[in-house]
Amino acid sequence: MLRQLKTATYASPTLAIPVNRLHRAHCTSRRQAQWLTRSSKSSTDADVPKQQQEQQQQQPEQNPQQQLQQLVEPQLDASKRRQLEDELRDPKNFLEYFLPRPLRLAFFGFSAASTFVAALISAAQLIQEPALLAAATGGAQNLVINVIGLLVFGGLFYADSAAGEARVEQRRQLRQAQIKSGDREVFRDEQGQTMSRLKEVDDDWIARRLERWGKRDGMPFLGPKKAAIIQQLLQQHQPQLAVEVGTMAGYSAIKIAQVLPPGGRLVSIEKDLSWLLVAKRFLWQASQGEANKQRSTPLGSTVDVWWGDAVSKLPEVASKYGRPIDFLLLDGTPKETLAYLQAAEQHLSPGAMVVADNAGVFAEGGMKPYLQYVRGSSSYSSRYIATTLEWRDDVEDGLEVSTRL
Ligand SMILES: C[S@@+](CC[C@H](N)C(=O)[O-])C[C@H]1O[C@@H](n2cnc3c(N)ncnc32)[C@H](O)[C@@H]1O
Repeated sequence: MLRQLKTATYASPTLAIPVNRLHRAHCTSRRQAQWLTRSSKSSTDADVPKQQQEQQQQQPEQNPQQQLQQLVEPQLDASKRRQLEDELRDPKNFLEYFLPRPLRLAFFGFSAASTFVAALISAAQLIQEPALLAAATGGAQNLVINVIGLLVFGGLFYADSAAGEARVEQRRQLRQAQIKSGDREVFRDEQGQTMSRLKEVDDDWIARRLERWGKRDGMPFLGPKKAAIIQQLLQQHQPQLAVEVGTMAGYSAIKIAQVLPPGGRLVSIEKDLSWLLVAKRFLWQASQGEANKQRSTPLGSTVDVWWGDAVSKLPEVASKYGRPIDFLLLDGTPKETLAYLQAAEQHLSPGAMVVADNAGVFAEGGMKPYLQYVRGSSSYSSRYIATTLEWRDDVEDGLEVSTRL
């Protein structure tokens, strides 16, 4: 299975993506899961430049968004962030576990101080008795050994304390990057000190995480712009049974599930087992947190992920749920889009909304038969919502939104 993940490629609208990046993404996520267990950890004003702290104290009426804008520095690039994530982990090697930094510094400092004193004593002896200079042992030899000891222990003390400070600074930068990305929140404690803490993992957290992954590796997730359009459509349409073709990592499933009406369900169909497993994991994570406990049904429980080819699975959905499909998102293989619609067509409710992704970039390619069909059919009223390709503001794309008449 791992080999399959490493060698498979996914043909995205813009490029072929080696799915071995998926494996890397797993690792990042595991690391982040470690953070979760530390999510109650708060950080202090040290994260916040002093000048900014003063500004905040002078303007207590600022809203959290304004505060946050003031706190963040330019966003770290992905590799720097990954490096910093690594820095957050436990001590790096056996020595660091065995002898923590404060003990090491005490040892190096004490050794440097004692060799310094010993070097002074040796030098004083030589001044008092210059004849010792010629002696084979003691005298000059003691002085040389103590000076070398001083240099070695002094050097170790300096290097270790500098490494400690660098690590503290890296953690501070990481916290600022987390504030900027929205994973960390800024608050004032009871004493009025500005603090920050990691937010709980919930659906928004996982969606942001998938967006970062998508942006970094050009993954063909819907992306925030199209997801916002679809959420708006769903809020107007209020479907009880929604279906999507193409789960991938579960990004669009999370976005859809977030706005389903009470009692609404989403069936997400994915033919690739590797992606199905990835999506199930993210959907589980997206169901955590306080916000999910407040829901009548946790987000993950409103989504059923089905494994199989959508063309054969779509006709089964309506009978399985005992009702027609109210909303259908087609985001699988572009050239199969018409086949998906035709497989579901008999099971759409009157007024059902069908949304097809990539109706812009593939308008003259794989999506052409689909677009001709919905635009030319008297069974549909169809319109095109223009936007841009996920992660690319310079590439035009759009959603074809068709209503079953
Ligand atoms: C563009 S991605 C979906 C992205 C996802 N909707 C999102 O926004 O996060 C396309 C996915 O559709 C799946 N897929 C392609 N053809 C399919 C089919 N015939 N049946 C089910 N899934 C299919 C692919 O394996 C891939 O994971």
